[in-house]
Amino acid sequence: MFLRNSSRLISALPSSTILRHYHKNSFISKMSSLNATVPSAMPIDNAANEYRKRVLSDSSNEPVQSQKKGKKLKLKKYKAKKVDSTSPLGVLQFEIDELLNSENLTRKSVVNDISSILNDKVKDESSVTSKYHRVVTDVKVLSVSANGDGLAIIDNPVEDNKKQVVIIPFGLPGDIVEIRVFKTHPHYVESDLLKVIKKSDIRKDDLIKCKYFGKCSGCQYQFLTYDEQLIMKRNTVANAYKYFAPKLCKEELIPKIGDTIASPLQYGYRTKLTPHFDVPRKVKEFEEKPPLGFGQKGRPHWRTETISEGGSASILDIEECIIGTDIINKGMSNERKKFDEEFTKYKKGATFLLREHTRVIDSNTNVGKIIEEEEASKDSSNDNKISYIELNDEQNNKPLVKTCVTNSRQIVTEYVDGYTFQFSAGEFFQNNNSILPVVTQYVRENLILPDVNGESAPRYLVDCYCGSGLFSICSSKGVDKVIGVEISADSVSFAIKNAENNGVKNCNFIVGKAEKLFESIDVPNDRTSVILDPPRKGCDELFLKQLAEYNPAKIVYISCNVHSQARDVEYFLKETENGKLYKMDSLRGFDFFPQTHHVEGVCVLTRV
Ligand SMILES: C[S@@+](CC[C@H](N)C(=O)[O-])C[C@H]1O[C@@H](n2cnc3c(N)ncnc32)[C@H](O)[C@@H]1O
Repeated sequence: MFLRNSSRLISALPSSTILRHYHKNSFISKMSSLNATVPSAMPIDNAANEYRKRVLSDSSNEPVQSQKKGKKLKLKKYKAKKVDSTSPLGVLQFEIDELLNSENLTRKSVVNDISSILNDKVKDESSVTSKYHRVVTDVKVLSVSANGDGLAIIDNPVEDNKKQVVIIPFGLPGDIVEIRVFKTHPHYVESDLLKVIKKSDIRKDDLIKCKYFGKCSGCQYQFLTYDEQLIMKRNTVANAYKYFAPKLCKEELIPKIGDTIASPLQYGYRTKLTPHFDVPRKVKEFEEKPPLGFGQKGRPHWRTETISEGGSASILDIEECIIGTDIINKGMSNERKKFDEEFTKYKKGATFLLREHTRVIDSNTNVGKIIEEEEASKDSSNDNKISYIELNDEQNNKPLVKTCVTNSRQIVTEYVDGYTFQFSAGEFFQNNNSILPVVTQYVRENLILPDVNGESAPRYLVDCYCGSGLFSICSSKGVDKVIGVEISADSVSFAIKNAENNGVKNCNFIVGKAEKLFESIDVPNDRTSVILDPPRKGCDELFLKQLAEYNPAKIVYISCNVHSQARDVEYFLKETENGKLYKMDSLRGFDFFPQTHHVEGVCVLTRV
């Protein structure tokens, strides 16, 4: 989260009092404390006493009878759920603290009386809940979270001299807005954006392309210029290291964060979408078709002209997703037609897989025949026609045919950087094909080890969390041997086939947890570079310790969660014996998901 005016000033990251505070509380210093608990409302007992007094003095209330019968009033207690500190909720707590610090406030000054709300039985306007959950106007948005939500401070409606932190989806720093607060948590409240009274300088509503924008949980940034989106993402990277790598920040070990690398396509890029529907618990049989699409983000009113689009249920009925590729949208339209006829057969909610499948064909290939064969090989429950699009691959001047696959076991193909990749549609593969050549080239260039005494020496590569071999294969030229390790046996079987199909002979792949690598590694550390591309939760401590012991010459760490990446990098550099021998060469974001808040962090470490 950042204050807009300071957003362009990031070079070396500052250490701040708030960072020291986190450190003191061992948020960061111990890997074992990574499962931070969102602090519960501190005054729960006071509030409970207040509540007791209030309800027991009101003769119209049920609890009074309990008292008459001598029964002790039992109050519901708030139980904070454990959250991973690098998850969106965990990060929010850091962002809230930073905002409070900048406004000279403390957590105590924004604590909400959760107990009163939990135990509120009165249903009219005098209820404490209705005091909390109200419309507030003239709210100035102060900052934006890594999740793309605006943050602001408003007055506490029940306790004088206290404030509240409010989350405002689709609020931008500098906006003056009207909101409806609808949910209360110990240290913040959630709201819907009702009206933008005065627009922030960066708000460009005329850029919005999608009628569901502002309601759908998929995109957060369509109203920003693309340059502004890239700046936002750079700030997310900066803040991630500020929150999760405070020692590195304090010792100024983090290089100037590079500009975020743009995606060549800013719309129509997503090669995978997963629309879903819910079956409400009490419904035994559908009377009408449930909405099929993506989650709704609150109940906003600020886009009056499109407010009814997609309906008002928690899942929006979405016909087209503007960030999806053309063929994915065709597939979505097919699945929706099928769902029109078949929704009564479902007893519970389901998610539909839509995955793009691309093939380069010869100019004299009969596309109709390929499609017929594909239809014949589909699973028997799926008898609708396959959609396809014919295109020309501009780079290679060859015709392409694209289809949309819905069966998670079906094999799909993607072309990246001159290589062909196949994988099961339901397994992991990156979702934005247009940026992949840019990323694979960047990774390849940053892995290169220098010659020794002016002479070329052997070079080795280890690809941890290698999936179906994307980085292994794209970086295989110019190295003597590649070892990939990956937990999914299915992905590894594709990695082996992909290497074979691309004529790549120097790759070996291991099935297992990343640390399995160290059981049999036979390449010299001094001549080995390592790629890390773990899932959102980041690397295990056990793995990082062994990586530090192995002590490779270079590491390129790619991550879809810059917060867990920052935590891991700090742990590696500061908390492991050999990690201290490394220097962070570069750090920057890659924009895999334009229009959304997501950013992929790429960090390069060199042994010094
Ligand atoms: C973000 S994906 C990266 C895949 C690959 N690098 C690519 O770009 O296609 C993370 C991969 O890590 C794998 N994975 C998850 N936990 C793992 C573990 N403990 N050890 C090894 N691989 C793991 C997942 O199956 C997934 O393929």
